[in-house]
Amino acid sequence: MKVYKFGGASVKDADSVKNVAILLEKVGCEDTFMVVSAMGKTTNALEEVVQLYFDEQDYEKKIHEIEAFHLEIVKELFDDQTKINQELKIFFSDIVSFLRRNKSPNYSYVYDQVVCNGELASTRIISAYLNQTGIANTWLDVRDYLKTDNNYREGKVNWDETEKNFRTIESGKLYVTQGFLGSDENHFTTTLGREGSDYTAAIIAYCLDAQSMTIWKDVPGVLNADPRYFSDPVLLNHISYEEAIELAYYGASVIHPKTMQPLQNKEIPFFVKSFINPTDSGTAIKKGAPLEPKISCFILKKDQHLVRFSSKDFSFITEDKLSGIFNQLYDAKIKVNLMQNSAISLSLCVEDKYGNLKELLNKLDKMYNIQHDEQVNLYTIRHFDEHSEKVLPLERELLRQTLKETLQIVTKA
Ligand SMILES: Nc1ncnc2c1ncn2[C@@H]1O[C@H](COP(=O)(O)OP(=O)(O)O)[C@@H](O)[C@H]1O
Ligand SMILES: N[C@@H](CC(=O)OP(=O)(O)O)C(=O)O
Repeated sequence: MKVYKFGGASVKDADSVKNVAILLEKVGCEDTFMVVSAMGKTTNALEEVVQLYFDEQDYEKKIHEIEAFHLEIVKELFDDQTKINQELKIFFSDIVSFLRRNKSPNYSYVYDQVVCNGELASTRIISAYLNQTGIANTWLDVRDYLKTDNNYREGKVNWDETEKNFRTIESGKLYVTQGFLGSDENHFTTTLGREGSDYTAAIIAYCLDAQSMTIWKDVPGVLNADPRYFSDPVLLNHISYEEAIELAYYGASVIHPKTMQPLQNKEIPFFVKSFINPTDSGTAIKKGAPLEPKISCFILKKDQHLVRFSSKDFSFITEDKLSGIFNQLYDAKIKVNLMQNSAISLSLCVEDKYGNLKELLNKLDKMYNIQHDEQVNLYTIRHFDEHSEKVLPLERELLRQTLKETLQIVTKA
């Protein structure tokens, strides 16, 4: 079986959905598992609903806007919209009734029960549209198959259960299912972390022993730099699993960092291709040389924080202090993207995804002198040489670190 993943950009409006059908006709879709994300920026909009709900503001209006966005797409896609409209109305009225009767103060639990509707709605529309155009397919609720623990917003996969469930899938057909979602042992919805649909596709590819996995993107493949921030990026034809893990880890957001591990474990070839030119070769990620062509790769992570802890009494920052700081960062789910330490100081470049860094620094302020630079950029160059650094706009350099093949520089944005 093959696994295809279509992200939000590839299904952002009616024309994009029509393009998915054309793409499937071109490249073939028998014996295929399709994993689809929410349409366009729907997940962000549903996140706003959750925030409005917890802020006790008018969340219903926002839900109606999201519903209207989907109904507008449906209007352009279907000759007879009655059935699909009814299904969508149920999804969206279910969110309203869930929030009205919810008593749980657990933000992450509520988040998952609400945000999942983006993927549920998109896959309903796409599955029905493909059937209408003669591409027969079966819609599956991925939550019946992909099992996780109850760590809402960052569900950890129960591999044994998940693999057992996917083994019941009959081969030969085309299936359409949701990325990003799973369910816990009580069948409450969980999500795998933002942008987790690539990871879903990899989990499914692993469980089905897929022959390959392809993610369809708005770029020709993996480039040596993010085209939003760097000019004239070059297409990478081949990347090894190890190199792809490194690139994703340092922030090449074209691939979710968790994606590679399941694929590498079973050596499943992974392709990143353009949904605009689907017959182009794109990038192949598989066993072999690290990078072809072998050139420097540039990664920019924006909105980072540079925090420098130094001891108040000139005592060393050793294992006990380091583990104290890291335990607190772990509990607050704050990701460290770079660390550098000396005898009496520790510098960290971190991402404040959940907005709780300030609270943590207030606690640590009693023990350390803390210097905090907000809104810094973290540049990473893999396979750097003496020329590659010249590409970066390094007006105010705050910190640099060189590993064997990787140069990282933090600058004031
Ligand atoms: N090295 C890179 N190569 C290609 N695209 C990159 C790279 N780094 C970042 N990107 C960005 O990733 C985007 C595609 O990923 P994403 O928006 O997450 O797709 P989707 O939502 O469809 O899964 C591209 O439009 C591009 O801006
Ligand atoms: N819709 C989810 C999951 C996802 O992976 O989406 P995308 O494939 O569009 O990045 C999100 O936006 O986080």
